[in-house]
Amino acid sequence: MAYTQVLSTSCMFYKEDRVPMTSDNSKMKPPHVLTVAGSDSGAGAGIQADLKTCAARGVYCSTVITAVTAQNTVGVQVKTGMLPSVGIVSVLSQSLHEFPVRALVVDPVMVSTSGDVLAGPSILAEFREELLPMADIITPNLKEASALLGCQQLKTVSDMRSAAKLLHEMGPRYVIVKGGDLPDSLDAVDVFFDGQDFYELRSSRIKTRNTHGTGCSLASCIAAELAKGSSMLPAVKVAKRYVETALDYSKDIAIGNGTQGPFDHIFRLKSNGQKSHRQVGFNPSDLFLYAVTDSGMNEKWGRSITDAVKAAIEGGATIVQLREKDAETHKFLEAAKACCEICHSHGIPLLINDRIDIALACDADGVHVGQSDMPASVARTLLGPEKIIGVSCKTIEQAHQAWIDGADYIGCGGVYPTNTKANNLTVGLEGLKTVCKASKLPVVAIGGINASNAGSVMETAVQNLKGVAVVSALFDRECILTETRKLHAVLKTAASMTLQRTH
Ligand SMILES: Cc1ncc(COP(=O)(O)OP(=O)(O)O)c(N)n1
Ligand SMILES: Cc1ncsc1CCOP(=O)(O)O
Ligand SMILES: [Mg+2]
Repeated sequence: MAYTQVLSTSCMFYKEDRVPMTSDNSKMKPPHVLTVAGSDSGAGAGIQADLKTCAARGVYCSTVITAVTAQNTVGVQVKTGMLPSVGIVSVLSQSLHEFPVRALVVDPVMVSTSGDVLAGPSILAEFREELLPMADIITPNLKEASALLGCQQLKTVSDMRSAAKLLHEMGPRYVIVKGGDLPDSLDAVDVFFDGQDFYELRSSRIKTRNTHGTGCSLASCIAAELAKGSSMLPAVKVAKRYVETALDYSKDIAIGNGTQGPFDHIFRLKSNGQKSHRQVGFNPSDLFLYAVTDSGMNEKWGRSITDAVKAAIEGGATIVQLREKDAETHKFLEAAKACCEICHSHGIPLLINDRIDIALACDADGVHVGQSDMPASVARTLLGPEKIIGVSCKTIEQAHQAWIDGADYIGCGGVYPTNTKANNLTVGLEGLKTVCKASKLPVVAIGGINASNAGSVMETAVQNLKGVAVVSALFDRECILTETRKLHAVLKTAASMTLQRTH
């Protein structure tokens, strides 16, 4: 059995099987995480945080409890330890050798955000020698990083960079040193190191007492995203954004009396429950069959945007973008609102091309912007951390910038010549592959793609390529439903062939 696994001193996760690249949910095993963690009676951290985080991220979580703690919002009063003995760390390490796993996240829980020491120095050596070399990523906070390194307190971003590099030398493939406790910092800055490059991941510092369990939740969310098929950098960015949004949502709730309280992990399910069946947030597999509307084509065939969108969804579209270049604003907004309802009732995300104002006004799931549209960084500020942002990229540099700007995916093309977008440079399959390989974000291919060539695009099986975006092959046709079904079948065949080849 293939597993994705995440481990911290208090958590280990496994996922059974990689999620196949298909939109046919009935045949999918849900992504699965197993956490090996301590129980927090206050229910803000540990096993309880992991369960809630995974639930909020749409991932099934099962549990092994390594320690029972009695805590409340004033502090950890009695504790038996997270991985309370060298023996437990050693059993975990042996199990990991015996049952190799796909991904391992080690959250070296030693000092909680409330400052309580959760693991003694005796297990440090076991950590360094056994767990860290096996880890795909480790997620220490400032105190844990200095404990693992046996060094002085980390006080600056520059200290965090040095610590990340030294920790990387202990064996993990990636390191994120969390700077939430960094003094005198307006932003919450985390330093991510992949062995080559450093990235400073910044988010606004939310003023709240409700920060208990942020470390566990970040690690759980990284695990959940990995279980859904994400690669490491996007998983870390989604996790950071998830924690930031959850803190913001929960900043005023009052649970307990201490200086620190828990936050609400599953806020999404609540706001979602009232509005739609769709889980808020971005899932890269949504890019599988990306239908992009065109006002001119709808007019030509005498149909409304809403009818076009309904037909594409019925045929298997997994995400919809309204690209209504000629629409008058008032009419566009009305149509966008109606399409939002249709998409959400089917659990499909709706994005708006170019128009951030329309996306905000109809509460769409996000936007797609090109190189000459609103910069993605500004779009992110306007739309907030939860909305989906896609950016058109033809080059490695543009793809890198999109990642820095906080985009969720990139659209790369034209893969083939197209009549839909005037003067569009064709990058070809080779150009697509180059961008995909360099991208830290999931990619959707676009431009001249139809049922005859979509298989060749997907069978490149190049990393990060998640699907195809199509305009004319769906919407400049007599029957959108038939064409979408046809394309969906082609993509499914290509995906299962790729899956067979890679296993
Ligand atoms: C998924 C996707 N990829 C690329 C584009 C093109 O966006 P842009 O470069 O801004 O060009 P216009 O579509 O605005 O003409 C897209 N819309 N969707
Ligand atoms: C919007 C866009 N961006 C790059 S190519 C393209 C047009 C895609 O349309 P079609 O699928 O009809 O070729
Ligand atoms: Mg545009």
